[in-house]
Amino acid sequence: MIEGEAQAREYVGKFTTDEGLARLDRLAAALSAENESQNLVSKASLAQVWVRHFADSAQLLEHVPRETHGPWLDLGSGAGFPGLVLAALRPDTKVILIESRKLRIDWLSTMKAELGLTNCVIEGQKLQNVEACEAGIISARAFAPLATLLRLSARFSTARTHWVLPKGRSAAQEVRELPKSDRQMFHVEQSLTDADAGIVVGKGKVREKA
Ligand SMILES: C[S@@+](CC[C@H](N)C(=O)[O-])C[C@H]1O[C@@H](n2cnc3c(N)ncnc32)[C@H](O)[C@@H]1O
Repeated sequence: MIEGEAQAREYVGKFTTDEGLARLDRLAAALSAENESQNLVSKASLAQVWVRHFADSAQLLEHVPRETHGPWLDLGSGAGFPGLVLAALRPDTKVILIESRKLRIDWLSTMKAELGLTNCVIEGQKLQNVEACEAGIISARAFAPLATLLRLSARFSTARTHWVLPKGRSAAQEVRELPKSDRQMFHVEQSLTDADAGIVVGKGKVREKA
């Protein structure tokens, strides 16, 4: 388990260079300033930004291959977790952040420019209105109940799509409640940042109707 800010920063460092870590330091400072005017993340989590947001996002890289077929889609990116962090850690992967709220779209656009993330695309609209594409990876943290999330994003999935869905304490229960055809595609991995949390991991095409 990753405990403490220093350990979390060291863990994230496994996936990037000193320059990448410096980018995330800039993101941490900007997040703290922006959180004064919009509620991007809980105030308590700012004191543990490396554990709660950066390492929590980076750990998804443990569950996906280096090469994927198609872009990484992050649904309901909010303040940029996990999508913005992953775009910073994988400059060679196209990462599409889908977010519908205006202030958050503005924040993501500003940070994309400030961090120089040319691999990052911001789809500032509801997921339901985003033009379908074949995703290599789909992630979503605190976006929607698992069954709803799968139905809403099914049209972006193919047999080669990897799913990495941080789900907190409800991960195993949400997988158990899926229709059988979906259930067999997914399993739960332990989160490295929270002993009580799980990450729903899977691969394959989900049907639009259960
Ligand atoms: C609880 S927040 C989580 C944000 C971020 N993923 C995180 O874990 O910090 C959910 C986000 O999803 C966005 N959202 C909700 N429904 C959406 C939809 N249908 N299309 C796009 N974004 C949506 C909300 O605006 C919000 O920013």
